[in-house]
Amino acid sequence: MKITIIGTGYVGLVTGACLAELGNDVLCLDLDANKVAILNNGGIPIHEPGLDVIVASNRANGRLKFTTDIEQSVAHGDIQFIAVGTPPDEDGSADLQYVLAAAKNIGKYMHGFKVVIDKSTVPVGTAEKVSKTIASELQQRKLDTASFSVISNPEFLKEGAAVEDFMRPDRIVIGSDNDALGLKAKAVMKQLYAPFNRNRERTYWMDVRSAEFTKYAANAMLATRISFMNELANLADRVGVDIEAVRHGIGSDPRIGHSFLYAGCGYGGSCFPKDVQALERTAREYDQDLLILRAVESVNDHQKQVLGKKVVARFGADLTGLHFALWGLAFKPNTDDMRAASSRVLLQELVSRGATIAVHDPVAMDEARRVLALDFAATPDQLAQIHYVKHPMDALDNADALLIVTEWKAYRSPEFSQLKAKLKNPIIFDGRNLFDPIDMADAGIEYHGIGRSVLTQVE
Ligand SMILES: NC(=O)C1=CN([C@@H]2O[C@H](COP(=O)(O)OP(=O)(O)OC[C@H]3O[C@@H](n4cnc5c(N)ncnc54)[C@H](O)[C@@H]3O)[C@@H](O)[C@H]2O)C=CC1
Ligand SMILES: O=C(O)[C@H]1O[C@H](OP(=O)(O)OP(=O)(O)OC[C@H]2O[C@@H](n3ccc(=O)[nH]c3=O)[C@H](O)[C@@H]2O)[C@H](O)[C@@H](O)[C@@H]1O
Repeated sequence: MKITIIGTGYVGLVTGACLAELGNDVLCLDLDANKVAILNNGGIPIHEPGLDVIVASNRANGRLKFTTDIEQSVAHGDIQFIAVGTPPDEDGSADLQYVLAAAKNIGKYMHGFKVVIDKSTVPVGTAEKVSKTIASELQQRKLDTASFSVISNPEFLKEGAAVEDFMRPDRIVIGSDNDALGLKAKAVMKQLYAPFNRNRERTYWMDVRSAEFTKYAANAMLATRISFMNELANLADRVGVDIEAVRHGIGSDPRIGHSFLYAGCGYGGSCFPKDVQALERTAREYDQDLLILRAVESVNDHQKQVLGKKVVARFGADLTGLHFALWGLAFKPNTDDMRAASSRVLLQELVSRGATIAVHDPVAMDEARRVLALDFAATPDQLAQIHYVKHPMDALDNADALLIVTEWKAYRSPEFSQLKAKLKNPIIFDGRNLFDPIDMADAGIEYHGIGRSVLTQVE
C-alpha cells in the first residue's frame, strides 16, 4: 500500500519503518530539513533499539523514503498518517497547531480518495477539526469534500522498545465513522493491519471519539499506578516497610498485575506528563475536575524531588564543596530522550545548592548537553558545575555519594568493592531501586532507595 507519514519523529519514523518492513511503499515527510538530511544520508536522528537496521534495509530496497516536499508527500500516499507532535500549550491542553497544519497541507494538495489517520495523541474532537480543516481547503479548491475520511488510530508504543511494540502490539485501536466514507476507510485499515492480526485478532474497532479518549485513558491509568506506588513508597520509608516486597505481594494478584508498579524518582518522558495534563484540561472544558489525575501529577512533581530531598536530609541544605556522581540522564533506559527527565530536576536542585556533579549516561550524553544548556541558560556558572564522563566508574572518583536516576542495564552489576574504593563516602541514593538493601549493608554501603529504608532507617 502507498503510505505517507507526516512527522518523522519517534512515532512517525518507527511507524514508517515498520510499515515498510511489512512490504508497504512508505514516504516520510518532515519539515525539519536537518532530520530528513540525516535520514537520507543513512543516519538515524534518535536512539531506538533495532530501528537503524530496518530503516537501513528498507531505504536500500526503496520502500522507505524521506522528504521535505509537502506536495510530493500528499500525492504519494492513499493513506496519510499524521504523526506530528502535540506538545502541551500554556494551559496544559494539547497544542494542535502541528496536526492542523498537516491537515491543511493534505487538503491543499490532495487528489482522489485519502484515508487520513490521526496517530498523534489528540484530544476528543480533534478528528472533527482535522476533517473541517481538510474540507475547507477542498472547498476553496472547488473540489469534492466527500473524498476523504479521518480515522483515529492512537499509538501505544514505548520508547526504548518502540519497534518491538509496533511489530507486536497488544492491541490496535481504530476509531472510524460509520457513514459510507468511514466504511470505505475502515476497509483500507483492515487491509493495512491484516499482517498484525494473523494469529489473533488484536484490533478494537470503535467510534472516533472513543478511540481518541482511549489513548489518554491508557496513559493516565499507567501514570496513576506509578504515582500510587510512589506515594506508598514514601510512606513505606517512614513506617519501615520494603516497597519492593509490597510490589511483589500485590502484583501477584492478577487483578492488579506486576507491570508499572515500580516506585522510583518519578515518571518523565514526552507523554505521561503532557497527556495527564491534557486530559485534566479536557475535563475542565466539560466542567469536571479530575481529582485523581490532579493528585497523580502533583505526586509526580514531588517525586522528582525525592532524591534531592534525601541528599539534603543526609548532607544538609548547603552542598557547597560536595561532589556527586550521577548515573543515568535519560527519562528511562534504552533511549536518549531527555524530555521531562527526573535527572533535570535533580541537577537543578544539586547545583543550585552548590554541589558539583559528574554525570554519565550510556546514550543520552549529547542530548543532555543540548537540553541542560537550555535549562541552565540563565546560570552558566551552574552549568559549569556539571561534568560529563565517558565511563560510569569514572564518575565515582572522589564523589561524596552516587545517585542513580535511570535503570540502565550497565548500572545493575557494578563491582561494588571498586565502587566503594572510588567513592569518598560509600553512599548510594538509588532512584530506581536497583540494588538489594541487605546486599548493600553487607558490602558496607549506606543505601538510600525509594521506599526501602526498612533496613537502613536513615531518618
Ligand atoms: N514518543 C512516543 O513514545 C509516543 C508519542 N506519541 C504521540 O505521537 C505524537 C508524535 O510524538 P513524537 O513522535 O514523540 O514527536 P516528535 O517531536 O519526536 O516528532 C514530531 C515530528 O513532526 C515534525 N512536524 C511537525 N509539524 C509537521 C508538519 N506540519 N509536517 C511534517 N512534519 C511536521 C517535527 O519536525 C518532528 O520531527 C505525539 O502526539 C505524541 O504524544 C504516542 C505514542 C508514543
Ligand atoms: O504515549 C506515549 O508516548 C507512550 O507513553 C508511555 O511510554 P514511554 O513514555 O515511552 O515510557 P514508559 O516505559 O511508559 O515510562 C514512562 C516513565 O514512567 C517511569 N516508570 C515506568 C514504569 C514504572 O513501573 N515506574 C516508573 O517510574 C519510567 O521511568 C519513565 O520515566 C507508555 O508506556 C506507552 O504505552 C505510550 O505509547
